[in-house]
Amino acid sequence: MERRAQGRSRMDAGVPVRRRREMAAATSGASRCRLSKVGAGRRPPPARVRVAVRLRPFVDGTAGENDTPCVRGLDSCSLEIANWRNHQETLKYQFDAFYGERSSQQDIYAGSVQPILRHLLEGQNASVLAYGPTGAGKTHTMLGSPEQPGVIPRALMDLLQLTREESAEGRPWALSVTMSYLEIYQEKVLDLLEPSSGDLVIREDCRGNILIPGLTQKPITSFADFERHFLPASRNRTVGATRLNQRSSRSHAVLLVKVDQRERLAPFRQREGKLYLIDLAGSEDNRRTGNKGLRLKESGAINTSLFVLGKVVDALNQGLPRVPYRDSKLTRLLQDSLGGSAHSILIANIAPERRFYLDTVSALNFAARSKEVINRPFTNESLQLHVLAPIKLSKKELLGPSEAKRARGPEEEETGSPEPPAAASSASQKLSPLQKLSSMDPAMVERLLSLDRLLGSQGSQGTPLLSTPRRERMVLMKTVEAKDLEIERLKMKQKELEAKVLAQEAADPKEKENYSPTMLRPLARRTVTVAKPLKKAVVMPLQLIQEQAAYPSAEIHILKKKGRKRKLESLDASEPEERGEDCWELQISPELLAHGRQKILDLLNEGSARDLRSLQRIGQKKAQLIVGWRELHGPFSQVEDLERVEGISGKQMESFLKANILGLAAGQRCGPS
Ligand SMILES: Nc1ncnc2c1ncn2[C@@H]1O[C@H](COP(=O)(O)OP(=O)(O)OP(=O)(O)O)[C@@H](O)[C@H]1O
Repeated sequence: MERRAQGRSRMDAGVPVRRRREMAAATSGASRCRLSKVGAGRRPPPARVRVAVRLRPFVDGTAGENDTPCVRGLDSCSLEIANWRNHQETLKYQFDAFYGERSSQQDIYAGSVQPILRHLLEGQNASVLAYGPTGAGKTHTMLGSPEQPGVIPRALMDLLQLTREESAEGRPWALSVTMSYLEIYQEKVLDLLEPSSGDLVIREDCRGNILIPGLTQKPITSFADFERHFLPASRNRTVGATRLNQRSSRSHAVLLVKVDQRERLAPFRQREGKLYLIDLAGSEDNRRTGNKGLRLKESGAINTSLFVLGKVVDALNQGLPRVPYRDSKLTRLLQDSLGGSAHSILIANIAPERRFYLDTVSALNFAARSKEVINRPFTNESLQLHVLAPIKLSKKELLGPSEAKRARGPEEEETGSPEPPAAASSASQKLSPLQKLSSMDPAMVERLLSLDRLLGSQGSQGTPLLSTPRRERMVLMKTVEAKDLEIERLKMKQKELEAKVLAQEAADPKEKENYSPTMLRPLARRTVTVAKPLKKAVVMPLQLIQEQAAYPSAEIHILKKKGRKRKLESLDASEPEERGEDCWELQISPELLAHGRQKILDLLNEGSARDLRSLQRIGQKKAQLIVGWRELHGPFSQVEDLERVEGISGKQMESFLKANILGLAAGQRCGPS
């Protein structure tokens, strides 16, 4: 009788609905769209960890006389193994691929690894992990031999060829490849290219990328280059003889290949794709390996990290809030590959011998759990900051403090890496207005980029939009013009409204009684404590202004025009009453208005929550919102930015402006009343 131990239906039963939906989307390939860091607002599409199982053949001397394999392949995706609890049954497993004992190195590479390499050229990450018990063929699969090269040499050969083709003259991107090689030995991260470096630290930047500051990176342009660095470094890897494997890997070996891309034309995007090729150390049953002393200690570290790896996979599958990545160096490094941002493939190596039976079942169970893990690969793309001809604007003019901080790049900020990206380091010297792109709304950047591409596709000769300094200047000038017009419009509106208020008050005799004709009441109602106590704005009827021509410094005037007809609503709204009414018009010198705006801006940028509360229409809550926004986004560049504060509407911003601008302007200019 057969029993499907880890078949899809049984496994799905324990998977939460949300997760199953994600898995379905992953397998159907539905709604795949590329997401870049530039458009990081959207959620990247899922990609399930692919799992392949490779069965090693009996190797010389391992087969007993009547030895028959305990595992058997059923088809290209499934296999069965005897059930040790019930000899009448077999356990069946299904994976993305199954490679039997006759499969070649090329079969595994072409079937499971080659297809993910293209993602690197899209600026996405990919990982290949060889997993399995000691002696099951992990190193053979990853490294192979000169006669039967494994995944690593084949992938490097292809990748270098691909990058050469993509980088050829006339192609839009210039590509470069670098390699690093490390091992995790007894919980220490050791640089195999520079063994004297000692234990290195693993860090994570604010985007969730895993980094190892100080790890050697060698540029490689050909396979000969690769071999020149890789072969001596491989000899640095810790191997040792155990009873089960004469050359047993005592460490997890990680080859990291980075593909950097720089766009040759504007907008000069940059992409980085990382490929991890990982040969894990094998799990070991020390009763059978006969390990003692150092080997036993090594084995303990290996088994512990593999145990944490299992816990990580389980936590991801169960959707637990805490995934124990930090519990071992291995899992910390694999954070990208399991439940992270990489296209990952796990190759579980198993051995046919009966004495490996329990290890094999355990490896198959781990592999079956791993195939439920969902990753979310995205395109790691950014804009190159320094390539455009700098326009003579000071850094301060171009970037606010927070923007400047952001432009330095998260890696630099987080890790203090000794090798900061070239773009970031030179960016601080050469700055272009387009640096602001890096802090712009991602949707806007996308639109600019597509506009640029459109211009290119329409045969626009010569330099494209974003890199043409003249056009760039024109765009900037247009923006400035638009802003000026907006300011003018607001000024006019303010004048109108102020005049309206005054006219209404003038029309109401009761109101009139309450204030002296020379005082503008609404603004004098509240004392504003900025640097100096606020003085009251003085407004005068036209006659008074004429009489008092001796006051040349008065810059706010309310002109009273007589004899104009105005329609006012009577108390009884049904009978609008038309009567002759004095009409007031406000005149403020543009200079004074600008002063008022500047004072508000200063207060918004420098004032404490308490200072801000001294402004009209700003209460405790709004003051805190303003301070919070400022901390997050940096200083306000204009008063109208207030509208960008969550909780303050455009209308509120306008009324705030009206209520404050004149008062502050007057406070600046008028002497004590
Ligand atoms: N598919 C295969 N075909 C032929 N020989 C193989 C195959 N897989 C493994 N071998 C041989 O089996 C032996 C053990 O393989 P390997 O060293 O790759 O195991 P491993 O899983 O890396 O072990 P460890 O975890 O101890 O390092 C080697 O001699 C290797 O050449």
